[in-house]
Amino acid sequence: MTLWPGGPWLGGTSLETTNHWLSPLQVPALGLHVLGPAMLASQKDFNNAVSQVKLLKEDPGNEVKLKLYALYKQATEGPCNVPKPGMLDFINKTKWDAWNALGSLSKEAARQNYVDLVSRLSASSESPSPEAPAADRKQPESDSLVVTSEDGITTIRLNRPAKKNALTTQMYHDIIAALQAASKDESAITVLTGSGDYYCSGNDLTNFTHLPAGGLEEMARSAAALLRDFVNCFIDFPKPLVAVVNGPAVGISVTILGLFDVVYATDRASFHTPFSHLGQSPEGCSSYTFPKIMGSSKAAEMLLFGKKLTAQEACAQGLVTEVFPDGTFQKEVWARLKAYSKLPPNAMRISKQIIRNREKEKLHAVNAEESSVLRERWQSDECMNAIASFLSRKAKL
Ligand SMILES: CCCCCCCCCCC/C=C/C(=O)SCCNC(=O)CCNC(=O)[C@H](O)C(C)(C)COP(=O)(O)OP(=O)(O)OC[C@H]1O[C@@H](n2cnc3c(N)ncnc32)[C@H](O)[C@@H]1OP(=O)(O)O
Repeated sequence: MTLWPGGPWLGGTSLETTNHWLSPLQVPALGLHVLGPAMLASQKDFNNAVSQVKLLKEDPGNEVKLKLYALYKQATEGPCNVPKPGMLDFINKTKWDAWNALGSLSKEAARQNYVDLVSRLSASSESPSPEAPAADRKQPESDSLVVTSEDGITTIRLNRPAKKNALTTQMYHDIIAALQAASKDESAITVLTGSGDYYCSGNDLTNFTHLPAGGLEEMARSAAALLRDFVNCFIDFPKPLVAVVNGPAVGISVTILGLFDVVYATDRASFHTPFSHLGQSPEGCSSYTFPKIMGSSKAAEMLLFGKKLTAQEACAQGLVTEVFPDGTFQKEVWARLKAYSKLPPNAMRISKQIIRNREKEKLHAVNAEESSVLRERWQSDECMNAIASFLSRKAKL
């Protein structure tokens, strides 16, 4: 089987893997463009791009190589039509999954996406960041996060629709970097949203399958440190922060909503914090913000018993600002945000700071405590069994 379409580092037969615990697979999602026929690349452009790949100076990493592979197969052979490799044939199954995830994408669109991807890779290997969309912005390490700035709004989009936008370790780092850049850029408002039918399915449970040399204890330590840094960025974010909840939300993507200024949701969204089911405990300052927002007993139903709320219920309880019909959600929300983004940015910043400063210290203390409790939880049998159960497909929420 041809593995990668050319290039010294693309010719190998294996995806580098690290030390894994439980299940070793982590298949990246593909962020694809939908293009009109007039914009599609020619066969010649495609052939040039295939040659260009061989000249790339840097190894773009396994996730990108998988994308190149999948797009190449789709562009040359069409939708995946070969039998799925066996469970233990990890590498070929990963590649098959990546190709298969492209579904019925046309050969022409795949060709264009391939050409675009190679052109981005070539540009970034020649000059580090020629067209940063906003001052000090470093582009995310992977396409699982897409950051754009337009009309005074910086949008951070979770872009792993095939995995329901579950957050990989890299995505936590990229979101931290994106928030830091957005806090300094020209935009007036920052938005977090998702691609596809989900807003976010929370922490990617395969994050816990990568066991470092220091073992479980070291993994829990570094996860707690990352969690703390991640949530701190939301606590300290200085501008209006808006969640555009385009579908169901799970776990940490729900808890951090208590740190947003405004939360708009489609009526298709739901809000689920199944921490007890996972042997875990609340984070994102929700042990403090949820009782404050919705009262202690409603918060307990969510955080202790994992009660899933509909968008309307979340709105009635104050977690969501407003719910929109799914059919008009994007149009209505973005029209409103564009209008808000024209308000004087300094006034919005200062108003936010007055509100946030009242409890910033408290929020940092809560975050530190929640992260430290979770560090212990992640080493418990309850937690390990729940994750193993999900990964072996015995349990789903
Ligand atoms: C060492 C450093 C580590 C650093 C880590 C930092 C740690 C910070 C952690 C902070 C604590 C966070 C806690 C949480 O967020 S708890 C919530 C975790 N989320 C879940 O438990 C959700 C699990 N997913 C599901 O139950 C279902 O997938 C879901 C109900 C969301 C959707 O079901 P549906 O049937 O519609 O779709 P599929 O199950 O077929 O999903 C499609 C594919 O996506 C994969 N998927 C979805 N969610 C996750 C996830 N959270 N983690 C990993 N993978 C996920 C799913 O497996 C499918 O994949 P395949 O197509 O390959 O089967």
